[in-house]
Amino acid sequence: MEGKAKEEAGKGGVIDTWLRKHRLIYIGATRHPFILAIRDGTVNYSSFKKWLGQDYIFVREFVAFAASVLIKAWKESDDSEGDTEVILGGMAGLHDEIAWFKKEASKWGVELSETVPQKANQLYCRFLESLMSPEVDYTVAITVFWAIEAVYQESFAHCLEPDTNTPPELQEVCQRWGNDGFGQYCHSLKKIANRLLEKASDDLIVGKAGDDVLKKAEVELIRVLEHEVEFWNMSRGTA
Ligand SMILES: Cc1ncc(CO)c(N)n1
Repeated sequence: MEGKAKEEAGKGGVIDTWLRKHRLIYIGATRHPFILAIRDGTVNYSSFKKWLGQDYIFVREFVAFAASVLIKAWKESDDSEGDTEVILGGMAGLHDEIAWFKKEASKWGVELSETVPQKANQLYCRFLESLMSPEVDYTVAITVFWAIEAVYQESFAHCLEPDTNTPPELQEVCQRWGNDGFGQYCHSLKKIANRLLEKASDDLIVGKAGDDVLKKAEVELIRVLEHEVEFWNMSRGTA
């Protein structure tokens, strides 16, 4: 590693550099009023139920996206780094998550079979679908994958910090994404993304095709954050 990539790795990697650069939108996605309302106990339960039904639809789409990332990892990396295991572990988590959504929906009286995706959800799912294409680079896809998981991890972990008023009946929801194991999984995804982004940055220095990949990864990362904000807005009923 050398030049720009080395510099960035020294500061914590390409991703942290981008998060500093796009800090406001990152805060917007991870400290959204919907999350802050859970955290201070003022959440409106009809918003919560709306989020639950919509997120179930999103997660089903996300499973397909995860499968596409797994295929890219298998094709594009020699897997000496164990990328496919990390992604497969994430998919096992999604399998549990779907069962959990069904259980939670029946607990809250949300009828999943009658839930229709709202506009923000449709747009987010369409965005994911566009990234499932084999033309999309593994580096771009894994950066997006990390970002989607990391927003939930950061958001819900915030509700579990000491001195918060998260209602007891929502603690389990927050645990789902806010627990340490999920945090470590996100860290593993971030390491993979940083490794590939730094490689793309090195390729740039030696005049290969890294530039597009780096630019596209940054653009799509910002799009994820925007979609996440819209998703929370939709749940709160402000979109
Ligand atoms: C909208 C949304 N973003 C991220 C996640 C994390 O998996 C999720 N379940 N839903």
